[in-house]
Amino acid sequence: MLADLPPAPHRISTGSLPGWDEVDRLVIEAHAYAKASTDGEIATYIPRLAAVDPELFGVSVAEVDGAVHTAGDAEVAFSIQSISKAFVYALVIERLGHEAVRERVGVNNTGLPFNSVVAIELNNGHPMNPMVNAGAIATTALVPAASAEERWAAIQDGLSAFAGRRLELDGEVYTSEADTNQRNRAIGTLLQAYGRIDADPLAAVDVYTRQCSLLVTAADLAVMGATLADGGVNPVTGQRVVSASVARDTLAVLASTGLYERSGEWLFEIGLPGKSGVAGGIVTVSPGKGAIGVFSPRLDPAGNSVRGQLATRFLSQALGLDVFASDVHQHGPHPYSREKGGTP
Ligand SMILES: NC(=O)CC[C@H](N)C(=O)O
Repeated sequence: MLADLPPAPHRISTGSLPGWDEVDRLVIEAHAYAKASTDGEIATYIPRLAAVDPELFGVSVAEVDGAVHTAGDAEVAFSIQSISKAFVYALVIERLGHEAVRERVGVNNTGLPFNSVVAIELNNGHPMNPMVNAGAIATTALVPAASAEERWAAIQDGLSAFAGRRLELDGEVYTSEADTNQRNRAIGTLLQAYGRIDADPLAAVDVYTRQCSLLVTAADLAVMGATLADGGVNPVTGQRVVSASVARDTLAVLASTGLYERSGEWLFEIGLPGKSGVAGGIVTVSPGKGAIGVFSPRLDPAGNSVRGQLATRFLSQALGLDVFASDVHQHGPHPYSREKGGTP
């Protein structure tokens, strides 16, 4: 097992974005490019979400030096929904550590929709990963607190620190989901039946529902993501929110699970860790460089914003962010290269 070996030394690679003007121009261009699409459907299973204007569309990029670029409706608030899972997960690893959370919640993709009960049954009650509802409810229940109210306060404070401003609850979205979330309550209770959750599962589902109802903008998402890109320090406020290793762990999980059963397709097209939510937000992180926040309510069948994906793909390519892309090394062979014998 990987965990049985002592940690090996590692180096953190760096790189930089194009200049401010170029990033600004490309954010506006990405917005114009993706606006042409009217594909997808807004989420209606949470009744309040069905009332949103489907044309809303905002794009933002936040850089690790604190610069924030915006286009369109980047300052319009919407509920964070599943994107909260990424940041609550980071807060929990920060408190409990890499190993404990890996074991309790898991890091492997289920290949099934975010609210799947079958995935829990197929895996002997293991929630599998923190980006599906089962794993997210289990993660929320792990936030160290003496009561559900204290747990909620820790989450609201923690997510606000990622955003660099106080995030408030959308009471209507919360009530609308709380009245209709029988499925999430069933998931919480099923986890309890499997002994995978210690806290009161229905109280944990309630805190989870509140965290999903926090209001953010596309610009907030960009700053929250840029905090994960910046070794855990919010580049706008300068506040350390989580450690660099926690930021790294969170991004590794997002890379394989952030867009549910379409996570493979996302990584193939965009080449970056990201997390989507059913209100239409997506955050995408480029480690060491910055993050993209997008908002547009029309979704693909897995629940991911269609325009959001298009704008993010545009920016990943135009800003050179894809972590799998490389170019030929420009400086001729290394003096110890294989042709020269491979040794000094
Ligand atoms: N995919 C999502 O954004 C889902 C979040 C939503 N609150 C739910 O639990 O159903």
